[in-house]
Amino acid sequence: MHVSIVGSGYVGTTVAACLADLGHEVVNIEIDQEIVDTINAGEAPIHESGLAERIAEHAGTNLRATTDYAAVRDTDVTFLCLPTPQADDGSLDLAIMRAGSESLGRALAAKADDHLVVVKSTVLPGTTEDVVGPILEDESGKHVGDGLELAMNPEFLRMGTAVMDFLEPDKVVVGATSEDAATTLRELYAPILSREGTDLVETDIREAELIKYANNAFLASKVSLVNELGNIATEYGADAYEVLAAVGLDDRISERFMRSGLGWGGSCFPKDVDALRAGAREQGYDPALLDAVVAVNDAQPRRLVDSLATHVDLEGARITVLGLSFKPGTDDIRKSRALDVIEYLQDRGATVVAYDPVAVENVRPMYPDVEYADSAVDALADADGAVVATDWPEFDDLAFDGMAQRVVVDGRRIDVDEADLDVYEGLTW
Ligand SMILES: NC(=O)C1=CN([C@@H]2O[C@H](COP(=O)(O)OP(=O)(O)OC[C@H]3O[C@@H](n4cnc5c(N)ncnc54)[C@H](O)[C@@H]3O)[C@@H](O)[C@H]2O)C=CC1
Ligand SMILES: O=C(O)[C@H]1O[C@H](OP(=O)(O)OP(=O)(O)OC[C@H]2O[C@@H](n3ccc(=O)[nH]c3=O)[C@H](O)[C@@H]2O)[C@H](O)[C@@H](O)[C@@H]1O
Repeated sequence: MHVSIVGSGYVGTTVAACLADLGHEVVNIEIDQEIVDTINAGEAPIHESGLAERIAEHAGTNLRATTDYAAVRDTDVTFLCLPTPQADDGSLDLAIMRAGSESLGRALAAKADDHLVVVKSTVLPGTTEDVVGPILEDESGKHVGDGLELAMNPEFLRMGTAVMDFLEPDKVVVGATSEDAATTLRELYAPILSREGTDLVETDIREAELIKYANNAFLASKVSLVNELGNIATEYGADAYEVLAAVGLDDRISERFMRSGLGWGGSCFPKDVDALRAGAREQGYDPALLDAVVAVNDAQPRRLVDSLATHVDLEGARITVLGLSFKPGTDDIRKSRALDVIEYLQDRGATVVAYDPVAVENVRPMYPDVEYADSAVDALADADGAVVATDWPEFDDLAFDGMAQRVVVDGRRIDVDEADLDVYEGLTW
């Protein structure tokens, strides 16, 4: 199938490379010329396992990128993978989605035969049919249901495992109002749907839009609950990880997403939970539980710094921050909890030295007054204390003997030989 993908970021690039790998003809429409050039050179513009080899294999044959929207005319289906960021008040900002839809509609005006537009970006219920659809109709002169089909196919990939999450998902959600649209997506996803363990969910467009937010809100709520339980466990001197490991044996709860600590960050949980809260309020409902989910999450970085402050006078102290990315396996620092920790430490007068295996260059311009080390051991040298903000595997079994004071407060539960330390404290255990 001939597929175009508007927006070549974490999702668009991953989807493009994987669909090309499945045998489709794929073109990425992307405004950032550097990304376009990188893909056409057969290289990956982002750090994701399994992505670079797929781009190298397919670029120039059945995968290419361009800044020219006219390329959509040579395709049958277009996926919109554009950013849907947070507005200042936390609500969903659709400005980019509107702009991309206008450009897409204008390009489709000159296309004679039918075309399917699939929203893959995370958008609130009603957006696809009440915002994207009308813009496409106005700009293309076509009508939904007559030459122009609409669908919504949310994405559930995670940073760091994006390629495998896309190729081996537990579900493919197709929201469509026409059988033609659903049929096209079933055909496009056939190789993925044929694997054991992947369910096809076919529903209307509004339900597909809400499934995505509900999925993220549920996961964020689960992490905030385990963090609340971890905070309580700490007060009782109990080990939350032992408690939650037992609780996770209940198959209604499961052992996954039970790691209490600094909480959730990333490019989506924060923005999607806030967008859902703002959207709910706009619809006249007060999301009290989701408000509490956010409040618990937002309190964790300060709890970590407060815990360190009970052992180290932070004024003038040299403090190591281990980990900057929002989670291991990615260089993405969007809404990383480590950034809050840095700010709280600096507010308390500490000098921060930070290390991360892949994310330092993304943080350096944002915090020029932080020192950046080339290794964890270098970052720990002469430090008066250290915090763990991201549980990179290389932080397990670290040597802490270069520290001036061997005090470590762990926000993520790495493997540590506590005998090596004067103080080792877990944020939630
Ligand atoms: N990052 C993730 O792990 C996931 C993100 N999502 C959702 O997917 C959507 C995209 O997210 P990401 O890929 O992370 O965003 P991103 O910011 O990584 O990539 C978006 C890309 O779109 C490009 N772009 C912006 N305006 C454009 C325009 N008018 N025309 C063409 N290209 C344009 C940007 O240059 C950028 O390369 C969002 O709605 C997000 O919530 C869903 C699942 C996972
Ligand atoms: O919409 C999105 O962008 C994506 O958001 C999340 O994926 P991602 O943000 O990449 O990362 P997760 O692995 O879900 O972790 C999210 C945050 O929760 C934290 N977390 C996760 C699990 C856990 O047990 N404890 C915990 O604190 C992580 O450190 C991270 O900050 C969802 O898992 C994806 O399904 C979704 O597609």
